[in-house]
Amino acid sequence: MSQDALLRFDGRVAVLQHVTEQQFCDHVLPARLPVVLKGLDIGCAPQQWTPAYLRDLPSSQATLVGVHVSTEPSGCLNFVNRNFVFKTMSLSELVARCTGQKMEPLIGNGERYYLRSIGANPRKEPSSIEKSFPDLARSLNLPQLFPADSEFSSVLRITSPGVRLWTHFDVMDNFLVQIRGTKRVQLWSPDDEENLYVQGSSSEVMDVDDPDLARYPLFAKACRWKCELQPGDVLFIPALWFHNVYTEEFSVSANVFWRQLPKNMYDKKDLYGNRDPIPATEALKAIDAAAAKLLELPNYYRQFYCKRLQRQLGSLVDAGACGECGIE
Ligand SMILES: O=C(O)CCC(=O)C(=O)O
Ligand SMILES: [Fe+2]
Repeated sequence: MSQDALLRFDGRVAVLQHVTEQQFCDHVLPARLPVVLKGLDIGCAPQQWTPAYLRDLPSSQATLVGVHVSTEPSGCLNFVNRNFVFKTMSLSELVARCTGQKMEPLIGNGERYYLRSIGANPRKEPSSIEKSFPDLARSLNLPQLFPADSEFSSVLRITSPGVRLWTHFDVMDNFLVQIRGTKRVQLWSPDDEENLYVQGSSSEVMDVDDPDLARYPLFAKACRWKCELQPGDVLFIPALWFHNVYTEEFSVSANVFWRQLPKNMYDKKDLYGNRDPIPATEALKAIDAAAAKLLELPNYYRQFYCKRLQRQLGSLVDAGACGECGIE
């Protein structure tokens, strides 16, 4: 397998069949590019987890889940403006609602639902499919292409048709495993951070298919990568890659986050895998302090020292990492 094949950018995420752990570690991981992996053994979940199976499983009636509920007509869940509320319901009810079973609305007409599972003890531990959904975990093999002790969390995601999850990045490497339904994923490299109007870990640009370029002109410069996930497909999303996910139909996915950095570099309070690593948090704080100090100087001196600081930081950036892709 050649790393060049992964690096050639044509707007489509590369697809690889039957990748072994060795190949993944030697070729895919170091390239830090998203890849769709096909032909991995993810268990019998794609065949078994029909809506009826998920809805009627006795444990689904007993398992409560916190669900994003939104009546946003476009279906775009928006973390910046929070156009959703959380409601608790059984897993059975969620599946029934997501698959169009007639039920009383919870907040209004045209509701859509999105489950992102959280820890059994949601303030203390990250999500674990094995702990919270043991019956389901038995028929799902999450890809073990990384050292077992670097696993951080596993997340169950259930979505009603027409939901779009806002563009965001996570700070852990990730396998997004598609189990039922098709998902359309768009991705942007960390090099495009400056073009994505990022607040925290989310982009302010909501409608990525018809962006408001008068408000977000730099978005036009960002290189977009695309892929479609079918049941059984696994998308490798490297840490810091922005992703936006659309589901046209009822969808069930799972994902597993794992650590690339030493454990002590991650924020201990991070249960979602999206807080900045500690050295980055400290560096950002130091920059805030540096900016406050430079403001003490009159403009003439400030300009001079700001440029020096800029150059110092710029010299840390690998000159070969970015580059024009010429697409979109
Ligand atoms: O598939 C989705 O709904 C979102 C996936 C995602 O954000 C992730 O796996 O980090
Ligand atoms: Fe994510």
